[in-house]
Formats: sequence, structure tokens, C-alpha cells
Amino acid sequence: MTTMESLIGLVNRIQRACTVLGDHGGADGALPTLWEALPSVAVVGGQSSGKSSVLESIVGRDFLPRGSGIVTRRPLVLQLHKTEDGEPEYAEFLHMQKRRFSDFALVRKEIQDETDRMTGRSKMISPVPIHLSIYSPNVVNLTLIDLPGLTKVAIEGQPDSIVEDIENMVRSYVEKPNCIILAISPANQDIATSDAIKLAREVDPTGERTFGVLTKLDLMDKGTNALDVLEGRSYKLQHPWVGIVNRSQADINKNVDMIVARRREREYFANSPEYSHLSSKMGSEYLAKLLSRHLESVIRARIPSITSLINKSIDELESEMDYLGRPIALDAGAQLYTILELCRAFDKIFKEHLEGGRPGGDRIYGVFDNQLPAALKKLPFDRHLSLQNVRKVISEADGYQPHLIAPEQGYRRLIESSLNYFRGPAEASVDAVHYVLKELVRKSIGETQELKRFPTLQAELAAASYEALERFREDGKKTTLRLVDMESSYLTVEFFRRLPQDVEKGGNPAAPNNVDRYSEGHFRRIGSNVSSYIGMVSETLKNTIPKAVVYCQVREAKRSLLNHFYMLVGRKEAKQLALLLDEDPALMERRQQCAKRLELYKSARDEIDSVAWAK
Ligand SMILES: Nc1nc2c(ncn2[C@@H]2O[C@H](COP(=O)(O)OP(=O)(O)OP(=O)(O)O)[C@@H](O)[C@H]2O)c(=O)[nH]1
Repeated sequence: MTTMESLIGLVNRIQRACTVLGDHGGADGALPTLWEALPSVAVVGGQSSGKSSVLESIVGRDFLPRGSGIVTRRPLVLQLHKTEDGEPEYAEFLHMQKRRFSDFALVRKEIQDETDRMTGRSKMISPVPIHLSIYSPNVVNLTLIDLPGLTKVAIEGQPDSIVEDIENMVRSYVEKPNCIILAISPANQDIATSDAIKLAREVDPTGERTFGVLTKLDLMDKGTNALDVLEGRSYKLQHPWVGIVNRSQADINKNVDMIVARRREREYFANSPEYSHLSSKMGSEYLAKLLSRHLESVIRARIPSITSLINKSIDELESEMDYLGRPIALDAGAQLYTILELCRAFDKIFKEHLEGGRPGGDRIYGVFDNQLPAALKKLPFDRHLSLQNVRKVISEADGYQPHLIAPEQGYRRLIESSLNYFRGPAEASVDAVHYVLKELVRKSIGETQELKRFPTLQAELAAASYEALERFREDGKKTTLRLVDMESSYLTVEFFRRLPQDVEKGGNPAAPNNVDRYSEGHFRRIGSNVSSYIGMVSETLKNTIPKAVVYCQVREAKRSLLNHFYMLVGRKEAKQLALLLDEDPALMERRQQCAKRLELYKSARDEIDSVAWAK
């Protein structure tokens, strides 16, 4: 292989890979894409200027869709690969790599069908290119991009905006500094009105990367010629103008062979009185060689910057791969190990929340320090130990025989019924701490970077943790309620012994119409005695409830949150483990894309290295 072939071949391969990866120089890219760094040749021209004809005669084959209106509605990236003489000619589409087309009429049909697949049968246009490779001994290595013909009016069924849409799409290709513009203008039309030249002048005012092509020389009015244009007097470009004679419509109808047409074109120039002095620099074959040579020199000049773009991209992709994490191992042992690692990472963060280092654990103390005391304070003892209620409870407890010295039964009933009120705050504390723990689990899962890739494991971990917390909550409730029950099962005798003996009987003589067996003061005193006993119990519970809650819930969460989960995981089979490590599909997709791109860039780098050394 000569250097030229390998250089263009290299760019061809990179271009194809770019398309596979969806990189076709979109207008939105903030960073320069690899596609944009690669030199390419775009064919631009007004409708019927002869674009398709030029492309076909460069290829030496009929294969482009024909018809009226806007036929080319998607860019066609045409990569020509020269093969050894005698080898069969064939074409291949990137979107259908398994199929080799040797019938070029079918190539034409597939271009049409593939255009419709993207744009629908509407006459809309799409910037997503179709990739076609042609392998033939009759071509030179070259990549050409056929773009929709510039037009001035929309036809039936097309929105008016199509005129502008086409121009914008074509512009988005030709404005790239690496794009070589093949500007096609018909000779039978004033060059000053050429759509192709108008656009080329706009994006390449110095004419450095524009190749002017003049078609339909044979259709000029008798007695006129195109020498002013071809010799660069009408519109100056850095590269020489190339005149072309394509097949006429009549030739096409008569199926005149392309190879015959090429010969006729050669003869036309050789025998033309006006152009014979230019004949070695005219015609589609010459144009193909000129472009190929130019493309090669441009590629050679661009190689250092392409290499540096590739190296930069490799660095970026590698760091993205690091961020996305390694792909998961396939054997059960390694998977189990990974799962346990991930659990440990989560557990560590959860503990940091409880023990400090990360916020949230303090909210548990908040429950003990604020919520519990406030709830205890709010208990309705005032109402429960009102004079009225005390009198009622005591009297009912006494029954037909009022108490003689102190209402033992009544006291017990009052105390027991009061103690019942403590169940509320006890349960509420357990619940409050439960919710704090649950929230911390949720937060910790979110904060475990390593878990991000594994939504299934995240969900399972959360479910297992919540289940464990639920068990701890039940235990917490049982234990705190037991503390309350213990208070009612045995009263502190000392407290009552220390009370002054209440011996008052027979009512208050000062009260004139006392219908009660005991004075109000008597009941008041009982109420206040019970109230201070309850106050004492309240103080105790304020201290013991937190102990029970921490013992049953917080301590257990720290010690054994995932114990049950570990046991379950340990029993799982390889397939179930793999399910747990099911990654977020979007992420998997991204890693795959990333890996594919990385592979592309690396092989591009290798190829560039080998081409550079081959020289
Ligand atoms: N006689 C003659 N006819 C030509 C020449 N070039 C193109 N034609 C004819 O002009 C018509 C249009 O040519 P195409 O190659 O289809 O032009 P195009 O720019 O691809 O047209 P659209 O795809 O419709 O925009 C066809 O009938 C060709 O046969 C030429 O050099 N000489």
C-alpha cells in the first residue's frame, strides 16, 4: 500500500467509526469532535447543477437516486476504496454491513429506502448521514459527501422552510475549516448566480479550500465558451477550475455506460478548439485525482492535530471509565465479594451518620432532649387529677365502705390510670427515632458512591435495612412499654411513707354545708400526692426511655442492621447474585459507548503511528 492510500484509508476508517458512534459533526458540539478534525470533501451545488453526475463519473458507476425535486435528502458519505485491477466491484452500507451490493441499481434503491427510513416518506430532510463504501479498481481513494441540492423554492408537500433548512445543513458541513468544498456550477448559467459559489464564498472567502467545478460545458450556447471561468478570470480560487462534460439526459436514458462516458469526455476536451490546451486538466477523472492528491496533503498536514485530539480524547475517556467503575466479575465468588464490599461501604457511611462525622445522629439526641420531655409535659395530668376526678375515683374505689385512714385502693387506681398516659410518649419516642434511622439509611445509600451503579442492590439494601429497623422498632416498643408497666406493677413505698399521715376524718368543721364524707382539702391533698408521685415517675422515664430506645434501636442498627441481609445473600445462587448487581441500563450503555469509543480512538492512534512510520 502506498502512503497515500493508507492515509486516506486511515481517515476513511476513522470516519466510519465516527458514524457508528453517532459522531457526525453535529452542530451542538462544544468540543471539536473527531469527525470535524478529519478532512473531507463535500459536494455542493444548486439543483440540477450536475452534482450527481459528477459524483457518478468520479465513481464510474450509476448508483445515485434520480428524480425531480429534492432527491438527496440526507447527506451521503461516499467512501471510495481502490482495489486491485480485476477485482470485483461492490458497495457496502454501514447500516447493513453484512450485505455486499454488486448490483448498483440496488444501491440506488437502498439509498432511497434508507433516506425514507429516517425522514419518513415526507419530503423532509435529515442531517444524519448515510454511509456508503464503494470498492472498485476504477476509483481513487477519496471520501466525498453528497449534500442536498441548494434550491430556491419548495415544491408541493414541502414546508417553505426547507429552502433555508437545506442551506443551513449544507452550511454546517462546509463551514468546518477541514471541509474541502467541491462547488458545482453549470456552465450554461451565469457564474455570478451560482448557488454553490455563493455559499463557498461565504464560508471560504479566500478560496483556499474550494474547488470550482464547471459542468455542462457542452450545453453552452454556440459561440460562447467558459474560458473566463476555467482560467480563473471570472472568479478566482486558489485551486484551478475543472471543466466537466457529463452524460446528457438523453445519454442517461440510453443507458450510456459510465466508462464510455468518461472516454467521450476525454475526447471532448482533446478535440475541443477552445479547451484542448487545458485538456490534461479537465474532466472527471482528472478531478478525482486532483481531489485525492489534495486530500492526502491536507490529511498529512492535519495528522499532528488529529493525533493530539485523539490523545486528549483517550485521556478523557479513560478518566470517564474510571468514574463509571469497572465492569462486574462473572463468577459467583467475585460477585458475592463485590456485594459485601458495597454493603460494607454503605454500613460505614451509616455508622458515620450515627457516631458523628456526618450529620443526622444528633437528631436522635433531639428526640430525647426535646420531643420526649415536651410530650411528657403535655400529658393531661391536670385534668386527670382534678378535684372532681380524684373524688370520683376514690369514692368508687371505696365502694360502700369509705376508707378509714388513707384510700389505699383509690391511690392505686389513680396512680395506675395516670401511668397509662406514659405509654404515648414512650411509643412516640420509639417511632421518632425509627424515622430518623430510616432517613439516615436512605441518605447513606445515596451517599455511597460505589452503589450508584447498582439500582437493584440499592433497593434491596434499603428494603433489608428498613425491615431490620422495623424489628428494632418493635423491640423498642416492647421494652419501653415494659418500663411503663413496671412502674405500675410495683409502686415506690418510700414515697408514701415519707408523706405526712393524713388522719383528717369527718370533714372540715369550718365548711357549713358539707355533704361529702371528706373535705375538699382531703382530696386535693390526695391529688397532689399522686401528682408528685407521677412527677417522680416521669423524671425516671425521661431517663430510662432513651436508654431503652438506644439499646434496642440505635445500638442494634449499628451492630446488626445488615446481619439478616448478609445471611440471605450468602444463600443466593450465582444467578440471583448477578441480579443484585444489575446495573442501571443507562450507565451500562454509557460504559459500553465509552469502551467502544476508547477502542476506536486507540486503534486510530495505532493506525496513525503505523502510517507515520511507513513513510
Ligand atoms: N449535456 C449535459 N448534461 C448534463 C451535464 N451534467 C448534468 N447534465 C444533465 O443535467 C441533469 C441534472 O443532472 P444531475 O447530475 O442529476 O444534477 P444534480 O445537481 O445532481 O441534480 P439534483 O440531484 O436534482 O439536485 C441531468 O439530466 C443530467 O443528464 C453535462 O455536463 N452535460
